[in-house]
Amino acid sequence: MLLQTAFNTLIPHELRSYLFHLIRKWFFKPHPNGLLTLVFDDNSSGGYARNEIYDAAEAYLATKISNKADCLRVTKTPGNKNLILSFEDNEKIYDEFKGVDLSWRFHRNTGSDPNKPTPEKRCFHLTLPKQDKDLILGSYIPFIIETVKRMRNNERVLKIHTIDRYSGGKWTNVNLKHPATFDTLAMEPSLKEAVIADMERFRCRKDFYKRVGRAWKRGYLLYGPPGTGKSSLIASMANYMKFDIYDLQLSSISDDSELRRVLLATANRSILVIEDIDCGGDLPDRKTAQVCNNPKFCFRFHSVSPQETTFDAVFLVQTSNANHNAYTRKPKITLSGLLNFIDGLWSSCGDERIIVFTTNHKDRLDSALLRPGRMDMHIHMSYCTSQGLKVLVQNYLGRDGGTHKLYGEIERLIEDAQVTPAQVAEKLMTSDDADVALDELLNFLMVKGGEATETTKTDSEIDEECD
Ligand SMILES: Nc1ncnc2c1ncn2[C@@H]1O[C@H](COP(=O)(O)OP(=O)(O)OP(=O)(O)O)[C@@H](O)[C@H]1O
Ligand SMILES: [Mg+2]
Repeated sequence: MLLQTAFNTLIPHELRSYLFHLIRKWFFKPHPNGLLTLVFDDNSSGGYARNEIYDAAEAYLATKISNKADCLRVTKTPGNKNLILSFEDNEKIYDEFKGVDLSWRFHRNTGSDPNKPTPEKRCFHLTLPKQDKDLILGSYIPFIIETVKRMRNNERVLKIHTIDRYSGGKWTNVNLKHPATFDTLAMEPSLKEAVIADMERFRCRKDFYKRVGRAWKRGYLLYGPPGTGKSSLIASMANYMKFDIYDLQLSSISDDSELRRVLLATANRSILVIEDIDCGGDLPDRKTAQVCNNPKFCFRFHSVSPQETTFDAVFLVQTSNANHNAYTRKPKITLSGLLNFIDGLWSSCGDERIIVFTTNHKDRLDSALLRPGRMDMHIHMSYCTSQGLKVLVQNYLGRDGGTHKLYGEIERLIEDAQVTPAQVAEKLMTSDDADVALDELLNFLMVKGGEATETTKTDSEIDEECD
């Protein structure tokens, strides 16, 4: 006992470990069955979906970086307090699980030809004694996934992902620091409560969706004139649910297979947003050049035979700057490709997904998009109401408007004037002085109210505003 105490006191911990390591190495054959290497690529299924284990390993191993590391990448994103450390090619990281020594190695492959940039491939190699394979796959890997889940929940920084053509059509992301919340949103209180209740119900219904045989996803269609808060509502939903946003620009997708690839690469607990999904309306002839109010894309519905109806989408490319209407067609994604993802077989690839479409013209949407069960909730974002006004005055002037002498008159005019919350917000921002800001808003409403009584807005005027 004396010797042991002396040994422990006199020999430093590091030296003791090293001595034990040497003894083990010389007297015991460490891995009687040899070593096994497991490879975790950043993408699984041939590049379709993210590899959850790779993502988890990346976050987990970042906490295991030792002082012996030779080369590390250091990044810091705005809004993130901590530095993010990641690995450089060939970096080794050691870990230990239930007495088993494990070694990880990071590999990055950017292709050998600098003139031919290929999408970067990254992977981790995990080397372990063969006899511990079951322990590592059955306990260690789930332990890493759970640990990372806990870490992320504790310090969740929301991200907004978008497709960057320069990164090989892969999603890239930045932190989402949108300040919109349901509290700051000017919206009818009953509608607001209904949306929140719907999302809450969705969140806790994992078993319900399984029982009734449906994919665990929810679709929302937001429609209304520009500036009524559709994008703000999406940000509020993301902040409320703590879900990342995947902002998909359909115009950046070349065909259905690319659409499938990018949609499969979205993570669970996320909101997929497709903004301005307006229909171009029925177009008579597929071969002729098309004109569409939305120059990005347009869905068209055409009958192959009386029994069969198909949908397709055309991408409209402006051919000359001089002629705004001259668009040529180029095959793009099909509506069925998109709908299959929302509702069809592909929809089961993922859990806890929210899909949001927005449009300024609900009437232009194809009936296939509107049919029951596809978009679970249709949310009309309307012009500013007196309830909305109350929220905006509180947001922008930091006071209850009801106590101001001009408020009654403003409240009386607000609904008839048909102004958007964005317009009201703009007037309220003209001054920090409530007298000046409310006076500005009142004058604006009187002018608008006058216009509104002279002419009710025609469709083409609304189109003009939207475009
Ligand atoms: N309902 C609202 N509540 C609070 N603020 C709003 C609301 N609607 C609009 N705003 C303000 O107006 C700005 C524009 O709103 P937003 O982008 O959400 O409108 P939108 O309906 O998405 O418009 P678009 O159809 O042009 O995309 C927001 O940044 C916000 O400040
Ligand atoms: Mg918007």
